Amino acid sequence: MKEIALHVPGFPRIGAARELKHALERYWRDELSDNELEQTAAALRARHWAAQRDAGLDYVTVGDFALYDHVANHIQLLGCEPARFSFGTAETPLQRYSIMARGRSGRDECSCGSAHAASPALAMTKWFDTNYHYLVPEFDADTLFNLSSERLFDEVAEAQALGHAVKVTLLGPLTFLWLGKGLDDRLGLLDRLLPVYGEILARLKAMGVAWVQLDEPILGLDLPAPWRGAFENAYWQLNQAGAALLVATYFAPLEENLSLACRLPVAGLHVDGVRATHELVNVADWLPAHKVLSIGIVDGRNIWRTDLDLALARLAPVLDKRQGEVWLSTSCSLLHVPYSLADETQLDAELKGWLAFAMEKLDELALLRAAIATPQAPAVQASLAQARAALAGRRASPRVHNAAVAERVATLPADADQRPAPFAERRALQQQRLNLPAFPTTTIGSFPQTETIRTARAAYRRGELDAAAYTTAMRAEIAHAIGQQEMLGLDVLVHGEAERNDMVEYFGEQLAGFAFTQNGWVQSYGSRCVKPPIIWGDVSRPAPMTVAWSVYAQALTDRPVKGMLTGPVTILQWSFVRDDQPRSVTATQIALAMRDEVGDLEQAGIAVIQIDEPALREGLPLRRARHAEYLDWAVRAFRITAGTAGAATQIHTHMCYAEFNDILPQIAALDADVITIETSRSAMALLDGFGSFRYPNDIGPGVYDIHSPRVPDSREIAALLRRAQAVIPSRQLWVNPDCGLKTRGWQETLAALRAMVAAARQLRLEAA
Ligand SMILES: CN1c2c(nc(N)[nH]c2=O)NC[C@@H]1CNc1ccc(C(=O)N[C@@H](CCC(=O)N[C@@H](CCC(=O)N[C@@H](CCC(=O)O)C(=O)O)C(=O)O)C(=O)O)cc1
Ligand SMILES: N[C@@H](CCS)C(=O)O
Ligand SMILES: [Zn+2]
Repeated sequence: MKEIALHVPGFPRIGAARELKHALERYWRDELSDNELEQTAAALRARHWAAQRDAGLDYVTVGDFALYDHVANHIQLLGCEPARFSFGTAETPLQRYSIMARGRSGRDECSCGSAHAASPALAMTKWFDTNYHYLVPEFDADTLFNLSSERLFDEVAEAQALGHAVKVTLLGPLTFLWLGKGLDDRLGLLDRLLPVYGEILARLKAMGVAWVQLDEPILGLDLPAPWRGAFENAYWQLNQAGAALLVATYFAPLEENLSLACRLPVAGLHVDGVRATHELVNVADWLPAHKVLSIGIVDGRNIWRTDLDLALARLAPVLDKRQGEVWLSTSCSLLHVPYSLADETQLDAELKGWLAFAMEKLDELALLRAAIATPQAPAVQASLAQARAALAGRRASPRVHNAAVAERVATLPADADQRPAPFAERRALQQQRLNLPAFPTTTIGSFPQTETIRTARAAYRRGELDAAAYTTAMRAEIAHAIGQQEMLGLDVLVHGEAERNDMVEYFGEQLAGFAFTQNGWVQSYGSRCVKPPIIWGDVSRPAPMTVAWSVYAQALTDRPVKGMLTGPVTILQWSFVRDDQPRSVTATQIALAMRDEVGDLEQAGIAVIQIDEPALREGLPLRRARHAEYLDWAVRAFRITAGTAGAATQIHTHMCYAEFNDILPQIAALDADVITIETSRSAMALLDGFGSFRYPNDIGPGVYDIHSPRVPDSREIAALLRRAQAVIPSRQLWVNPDCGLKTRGWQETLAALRAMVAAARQLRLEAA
């Protein structure tokens, strides 16, 4: 072994030109065969492995690729596809995988010739504190595990045939069980699961795989004692199976789990050297000398160029303790950053010099190793000098600071986060103004982002459509959306967000202090990607951003049209953020910019304004001890944004994709007049928490899953609403989908909304 080996916990899978996205979507439209999809996937893997080898990494990582989601891959590998899908022998593994990810409509005829019952997709939720969503494994007391997929072994063979030294990555058994749902005693399944892991490890060893990385990010959480207690024995069993095991932790410090992680009977430990820098020396002390220590010293969660001098200084005592033998890596999988800066032709040159995407991070690893091994080499010196100059430029850049913004934050009145009246008074004034029926119906904001809309925007971007023609095209879409909503009989309308490429990027493009990329795509779920903007400087709002669109939409109808904004915490969370000031300060700056937008919408006569905060929960630090501090500033940022609204203006907020029950007091403290939440994939289970907490304001539990093409019927929706009524007083209930409809087509959207409005009418009749 070399003294310093290089690897990454995982690599982006979507492709430099989002080849996987395009292939998957063609496959779902039946334009691509199974074989063609698999060929695209294999070509991507080959390219990604070559990139790792060419950058000088000692191992390429196999097992990080997935056609939809890596947790879903494990569900198939471990043979625990939920029984509710009633899979038969006629479906191929790929068909079963697609059905688990996207659901099955009751009307679908399967290739076995019979019509199956409708099966909603697996639930999807946030991967720790990231904007990546995984498919949630479902367990029950009868769940059994079997080695049931050849995919991983085929991929290993593929990489070996290309001549690569392979390190396989798998989710560790404890993290896999932890991430699932349906059974409280998931730990009770461990004894059934471990033999299957044993079989996999033995197969990998027989194939000549030297290292298997088992990801156990739950070691960075506050784990219940039985879970902590299960690690040692589980890994003792797995360690007998064959290939050398590297347990990987990331996203958080290990804290009380540090000695446990170091003691595990495995060959190596990977730690997050960015979020847990302060633990590095401790880990180096505790980890027995014969074990490999892999240090994730390059940030896998952000896009700033690494401060190599600082990284080297942090590594120095560790290298000292480990006699120069460590592995260097990124803190976590590079899944969470864009592929490469190479295609960013329009980024400001100075700013571009401050950044490193996945490909550049591979080079940073190679440079760090060279800087340790041959510090005096002229090429190393030159590269370090160039990196230093870019960083020094960033630190000294006057562009980053805006004195007016700093002054506004510093002199913000203490009551800037207070609405002018308590909820009960506001509710009465708003009802007087809006005159809404019981169980008011609304949607979450976006309507289908059709090919026509995307083509018009692409033409506008390329300069083939001028601003006036683009505005006309988007207004036509807005008019269409308003017309359809009136026809459906919805009560509170939306303009449909046709003009927005994305709910965060759209604002990032208009706010000062933000940059946006041409190709900085990051997978969000399945084939869906986002292009997080980059916050590099103090944030301000040069001009109104949404007012003209909302005013246009409101002029088309007598019904209220919701102004639609993204909240400060979500803009912060779904952007790449500054690392040179606390997140709380950046959040307050964004809040002030969005507050100005709320004020302008209100001035323009918009009576209902929604401030989306789907990422509020996701931003929660992984460790409970840090929750209060985060929630304090995050809630205040929302309240500053909303605080300018008069009592008769109805403020909505919206949240999705997360468990909210642990932050209910803080959600209530947002004091939004109405909150709409995603609940349908969990069959309203999420709502129970709101009920027992006696959530004080109005609430719209999502009544159908917008991620699935399956159209619900009105009886199903009415049944969900009755479940909601059992825990929330009827007068507080709104009726809406789980989330925005931008990923759906118009036909299915109209059918689903028709069913939703019919269900609301049914409930009104029942209540009369
Ligand atoms: C609500 N969600 C969001 C999250 N994070 C965000 N930042 N934004 C979100 O909305 N996190 C949680 C969830 C995740 N859900 C989704 C849902 C849907 C998408 C999605 O649809 N993504 C699109 C990309 C959106 C976009 O930027 N569209 C651009 C078009 C970009 C494009 O593909 N251009 C083409 C050229 C097109 C042409 O020539 O016709 C190109 O550049 O090649 C736009 O509308 O202008 C997706 O397709 O994946 C994401 C997260
Ligand atoms: N208003 C947004 C919220 C998504 S979380 C939408 O409807 O797409
Ligand atoms: Zn949502």
